[in-house]
Amino acid sequence: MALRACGFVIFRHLVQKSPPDSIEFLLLQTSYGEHHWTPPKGHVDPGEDDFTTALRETQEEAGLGKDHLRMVDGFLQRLHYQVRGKDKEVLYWLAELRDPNTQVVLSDEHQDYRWAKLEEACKLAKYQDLQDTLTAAQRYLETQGKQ
Ligand SMILES: Nc1nc2c(ncn2[C@@H]2O[C@H](COP(=O)(O)OP(=O)(O)OP(=O)(O)OP(=O)(O)OC[C@H]3O[C@@H](n4cnc5c(=O)[nH]c(N)nc54)[C@H](O)[C@@H]3O)[C@@H](O)[C@H]2O)c(=O)[nH]1
Repeated sequence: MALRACGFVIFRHLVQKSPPDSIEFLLLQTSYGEHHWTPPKGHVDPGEDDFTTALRETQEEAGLGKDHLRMVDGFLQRLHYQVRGKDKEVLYWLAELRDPNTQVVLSDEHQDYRWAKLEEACKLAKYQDLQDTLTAAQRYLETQGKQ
């Protein structure tokens, strides 16, 4: 069976700046393996629904719970890649950190985090599919802001 993980692309709005510079994305760096950077996400437990997984993993990995976040409707990205020869699907919803000053609290799974504007976020997230996801999130937010 394919591996499956779910999480959130989390962003914060810096009020003193105007778009696109006002948007920063949260990326976490693993403390294991290649020390790669991704948004908070993790494996779906047996019997768990995807959205619950995304919330649970975000709480566990970044210390951010439902009350810290404002969900952005209509955005869901599906990534497909291979991990050690097995297909993996990753679902990312989009959410804003309500209070941009809220502290991120890491678990043992991560050694660092960064709030990064799109260009830096794409450099950290070296995978093309994750870069595309972050770019899509930025465009989605900019389009929403114009309505
Ligand atoms: N010691 C050790 N332990 C590990 C390792 N590995 C796992 N653990 C354990 O697993 C637990 C984590 O459990 P959860 O948090 O529930 O799951 P996930 O969040 O799903 O976390 P993963 O790290 O399993 O999965 P990915 O992030 O998907 O990375 C897997 C590979 O895929 C590539 N890759 C990553 N992102 C992208 C992308 O966006 N696009 C593309 N194209 N490729 C991408 C990249 O090459 C990467 O190496 C940890 O506590 C460890 O115990 C490891 O290497 N050494």
